[in-house]
Amino acid sequence: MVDIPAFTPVHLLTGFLGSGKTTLLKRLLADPALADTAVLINEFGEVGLDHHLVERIDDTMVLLQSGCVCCTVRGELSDALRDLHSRRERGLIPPFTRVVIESTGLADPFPVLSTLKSDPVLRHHFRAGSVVTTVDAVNGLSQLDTYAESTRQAAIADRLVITKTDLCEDGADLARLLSRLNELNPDALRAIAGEDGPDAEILFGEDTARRAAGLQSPSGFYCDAPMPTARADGAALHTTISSFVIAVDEPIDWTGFGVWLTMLLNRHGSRVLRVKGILALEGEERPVAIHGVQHLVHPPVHLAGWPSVERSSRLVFIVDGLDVNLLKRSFNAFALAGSTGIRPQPEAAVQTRSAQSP
Ligand SMILES: Nc1nc2c(ncn2[C@@H]2O[C@H](COP(=O)(O)OP(=O)(O)OP(=O)(O)O)[C@@H](O)[C@H]2O)c(=O)[nH]1
Repeated sequence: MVDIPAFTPVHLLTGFLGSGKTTLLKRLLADPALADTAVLINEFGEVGLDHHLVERIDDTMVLLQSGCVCCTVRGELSDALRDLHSRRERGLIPPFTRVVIESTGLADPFPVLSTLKSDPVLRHHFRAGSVVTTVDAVNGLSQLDTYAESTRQAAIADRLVITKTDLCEDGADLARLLSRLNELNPDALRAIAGEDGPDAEILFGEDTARRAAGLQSPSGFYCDAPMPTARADGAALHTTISSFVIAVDEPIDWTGFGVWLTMLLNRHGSRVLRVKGILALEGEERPVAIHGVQHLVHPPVHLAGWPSVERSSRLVFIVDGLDVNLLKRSFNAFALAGSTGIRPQPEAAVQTRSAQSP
């Protein structure tokens, strides 16, 4: 029999665009330590829950092998939390004892946390838990320097998880990042993301487990106050950032697409905060997922199948100060022109650095 706490802790998994939140969550969702957890995410498709799935409760909610309930947030976060609470009260879902929210990469963590404090219903049933922030070892330093959202996410963290250290060629860059994080948030516990860790218990478990593991107790985490204390004020949120989707019905030529993306990132990589998508390639049965973060393009991944009935290519861009129409025109001119039937090969992640025009 699960004891439902009087105030259910709500943990926040945040981190700048493409910093590895979903990758971390995907690994954690298999961990039995996350049983009795309700996880709120933006889209099931992104995490690829098929291997963990036990039962689909409805369009927005699934039950996973680990025992946790996973829900997508459509609309307001407060509505999603109220819905979870109400279903738990009525015995419609397993009685979760903690909530983990994966925020979007541009989310300011403060409003998310203050929702718990200010909402007239939620404040009686939930409390703020830990804030876990992923920081990309390759792009993290420039993101902290440029984007207030990134600074806020790191400054408010109780746990800083450094991702992509395997792609860091220069140890000095990593040392600079760690030193910057230390200035911003000296109290947070740091962990390097890898196949084996950090585990769910360390990130979202109870404090006794952490103390037993000999870990320090970061300020703001164990206190009774419903909201962690902010440690740094960022500048106003950026207004030059925009996002858009390129959707294409006909199969895409991989070579043309590769040339276009490489040239785009060579020229404008620092302004392409995030590109991710699923591509239907000429001559390929299976879709290919691509991920890019500024100048870094991760190796393309062949997926086992399409996540939904939709079979067309979709590319989501989040850009800072780039002319969207120009970008779309160059996509039409380069990526959709010609076909050589060459397929993407798994290879090392590519960083584009020279300056050529798309
Ligand atoms: N080499 C390497 N790649 C990583 C690591 N963590 C994440 N990635 C890759 O980085 C890309 C982006 O990772 P995601 O987990 O989607 O990042 P995210 O923070 O959820 O992205 P958004 O939700 O779009 O902000 C993917 O291609 C991942 O495979 C890591 O530690 N090492």
